[in-house]
Amino acid sequence: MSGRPASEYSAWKKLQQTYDAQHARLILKDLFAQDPNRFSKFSEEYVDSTDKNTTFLLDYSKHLITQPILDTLLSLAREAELENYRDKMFAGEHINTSEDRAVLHVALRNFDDFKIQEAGVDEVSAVLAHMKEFSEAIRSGSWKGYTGKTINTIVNIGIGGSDLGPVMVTEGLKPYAKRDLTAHFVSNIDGTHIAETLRLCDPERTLFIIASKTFTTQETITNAESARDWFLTAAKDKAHVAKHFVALSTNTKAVTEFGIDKANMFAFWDWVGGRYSLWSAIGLSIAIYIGYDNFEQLLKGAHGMDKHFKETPLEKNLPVLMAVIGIWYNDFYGAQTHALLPYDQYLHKFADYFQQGDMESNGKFVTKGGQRVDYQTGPIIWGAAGTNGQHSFYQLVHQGTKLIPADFLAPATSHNPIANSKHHRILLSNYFAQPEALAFGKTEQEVRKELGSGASEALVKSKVFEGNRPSNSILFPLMTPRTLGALIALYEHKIFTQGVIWGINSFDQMGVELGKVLAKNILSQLNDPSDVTGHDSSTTGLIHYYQKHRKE
Ligand SMILES: O=P(O)(O)OC[C@H]1O[C@@H](O)[C@H](O)[C@@H](O)[C@@H]1O
Repeated sequence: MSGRPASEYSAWKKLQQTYDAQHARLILKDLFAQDPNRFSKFSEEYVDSTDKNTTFLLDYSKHLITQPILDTLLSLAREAELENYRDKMFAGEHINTSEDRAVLHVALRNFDDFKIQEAGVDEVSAVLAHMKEFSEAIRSGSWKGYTGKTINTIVNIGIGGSDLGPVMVTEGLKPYAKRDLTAHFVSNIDGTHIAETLRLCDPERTLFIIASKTFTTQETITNAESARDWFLTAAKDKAHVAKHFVALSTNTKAVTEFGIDKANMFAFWDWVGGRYSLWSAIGLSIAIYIGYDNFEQLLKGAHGMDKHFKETPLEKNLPVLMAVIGIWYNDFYGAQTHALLPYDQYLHKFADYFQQGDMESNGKFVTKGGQRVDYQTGPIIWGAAGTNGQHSFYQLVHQGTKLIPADFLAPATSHNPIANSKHHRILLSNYFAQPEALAFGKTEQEVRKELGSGASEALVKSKVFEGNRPSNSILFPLMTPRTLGALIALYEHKIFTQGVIWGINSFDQMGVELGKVLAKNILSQLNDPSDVTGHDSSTTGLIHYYQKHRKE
């Protein structure tokens, strides 16, 4: 994050030379055959320093690396002053330079451990106490709606970071949920999203949580207004809004103007980036759904990983290892994407969550110093929960023409051990098999032997798996709030590390602005064809076609 282009570092140049000279010889089958200790050398068990039950294994042995390559990748991190920038982040320095802000999501889960100086940090525990009190009131039923009934449905209205984190974590930790409470999430401006959700709600028993850092986001405010109109159709009296609407925001003025009582606002601070905000008041839906104590465990799990990232030498620092290995593929092998493949149905939103986390953070083509980079930055993040992907896109991962590094994640124990864990054993057999198949493939010789003589050449070739496709495997005992917290923080710090090396600002999101501005202008031109001015012929043609065919 020094803003220096990564390609200027001597380690970068050395990596390029190493890639050119060695990549044809970096064959996983050979690397494993040459070193029986490869797994123990290239795997690491994480154990939370204050809770030994929060643990997972990271196996990074199925990567196209050798110890010297890994050493050079770590030298690259050192040359980019990773440790210095990491310490600056934890110290509250304004490393988000374009917005002149600190980056302190780590302060939200700190519990007075690290000393962090920044306005607002001393207010974190009071907001957590407010969240605890409020979530307990909803869960216990002491908070009543306008007709005296308890709340049985919460609707979080937010988008981007004010939606994806709460969605992913409430899904991820569903086994800990209060099952007589339903949580819905409305994000899209498409009226269908709010309309279909409201069909499932009873105005007397629904709490709307309006989640927006800025409280100006068009989608969220429009959805919130429609929810309020729907509520008032039943409740009639505006005074009842106070019992059914709360806000999570940094913008007190806009919240009170909307009609939400200041007492029902949960604050956070400009040093919490949207995509890093689930740890803040934005996590209120999580705290209500799984209970405050579990929410606190989630924060503690993340704090444990913060400590690991801050204090562990780079050689054993898991987010750093994942980051530098990612750079090896992204910048030297030319891999364009990175797949997140959790073998845990509860984590079915994990990839969606990190699409924003990673792509909004590191999808930047200029350095902090304003130079156009001459290398690739953030990868395209995608994925789905296993084994569904195996029956759809894995064909391309195994035999396509692209290199797709992937992370496989799984719990050793399922929350649903039905049929004596038969399902889970089958699931895990796939979790173990896929990285093995990707890495070691199936040779032509093996295929020939299997098919016997007489098989056509074309058939033989089509059944070959070249292998040598890299992956991480992450295995944890059970998906607990604390483990999920640690895993999310693991990826957050991986993203941070890569951003530092690429010299970009991982904490702004200028790239989302242009479309918003153009949409605002177009919105004012949608009524009449003669209003449509100032566009290219394609955009004009599309709007005219819409105007001809709409029925409103
Ligand atoms: O929480 P807010 O202010 O409504 O913002 C929601 C989202 O808005 C988007 O425009 C930003 O790109 C995201 O980073 C952000 O999370």
